[in-house]
Amino acid sequence: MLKGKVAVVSGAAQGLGKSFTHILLENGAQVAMLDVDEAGGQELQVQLNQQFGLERTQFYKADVASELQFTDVFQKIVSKFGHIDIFCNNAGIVDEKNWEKTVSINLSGVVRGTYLALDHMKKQNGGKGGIIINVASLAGLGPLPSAPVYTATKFGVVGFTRALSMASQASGYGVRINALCPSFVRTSLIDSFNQKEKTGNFHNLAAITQSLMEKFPIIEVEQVAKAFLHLVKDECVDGAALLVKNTGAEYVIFPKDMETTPISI
Ligand SMILES: NC(=O)C1=CN([C@@H]2O[C@H](COP(=O)(O)OP(=O)(O)OC[C@H]3O[C@@H](n4cnc5c(N)ncnc54)[C@H](O)[C@@H]3O)[C@@H](O)[C@H]2O)C=CC1
Ligand SMILES: CCCCCC(=O)/C=C/C=C\C/C=C\C/C=C\CCCC(=O)O
Repeated sequence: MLKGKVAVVSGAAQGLGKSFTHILLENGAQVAMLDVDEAGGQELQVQLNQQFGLERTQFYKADVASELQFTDVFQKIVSKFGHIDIFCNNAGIVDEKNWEKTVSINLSGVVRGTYLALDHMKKQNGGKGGIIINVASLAGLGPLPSAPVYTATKFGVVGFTRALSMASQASGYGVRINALCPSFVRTSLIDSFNQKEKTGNFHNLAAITQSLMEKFPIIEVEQVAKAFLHLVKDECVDGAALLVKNTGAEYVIFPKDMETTPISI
């Protein structure tokens, strides 16, 4: 049970973020939902208030790409709930045309959210510790050719999470930091692969994405939410990347020694 725990989920108005919010509420936590989609977020809050009671959920409008908005909302959340135990950096987009925006949201937004949460949670600052979950992707472990910048941001999220987890352990912050790496999930995001305005110069590669979807069949948000909950609850897991596929969830084993091929120079 997560009774008494306070969670923050970015990109919570729909898709995976909505399913994470739901499973956290089902398990007793209070959830601050953050999203740029004000109408969607407000509507979801009304639904969740009816289902779980008032005071369990609060929606906040903020763009994770904006230092000002993210910091402001973070402070409002701490003022309302008193503390934060669980922080999920989930907001993400596919936009290969406006690739700087993709980097700002998918990578800079995750770094920003993680540092805000870490500063609040770490024991050196009087915090109680906690857990940060960064939503990467299977595309953070292997390339998605129709979305190279999206792929780069997700590799970045996995690398950042692993390095910062080691830093947290070495410094005794008391904060666990893990990455969640789903394969294709049935949300509005996967429609991007068929939209020229999202894949830009790589639109001609839609057939490759299609064949990857055959190799990694689309899964439902509820399955990813169960894996998310596992990361929240298992206090032994830190610095992990949890892959979620149609066959189940599995921790990625990163090689200790890189496999290389020597060349003569
Ligand atoms: N759907 C999929 O196949 C997979 C998705 N993911 C990742 O899961 C995360 C969630 O994606 P989905 O739920 O599928 O997408 P979605 O498009 O259904 O939901 C994303 C949510 O993030 C919000 N958002 C977008 N930009 C934002 C910003 N700048 N600030 C705050 N909120 C913002 C949107 O308004 C939306 O509510 C993303 O990081 C995505 O990369 C990872 C692997 C597979
Ligand atoms: C444009 C569609 C957006 C899809 C969102 C998303 O993040 C989905 C990713 C799903 C799969 C990623 C695709 C390919 C990964 C390639 C190889 C993985 C190999 C891993 C391994 O076994 O080494």
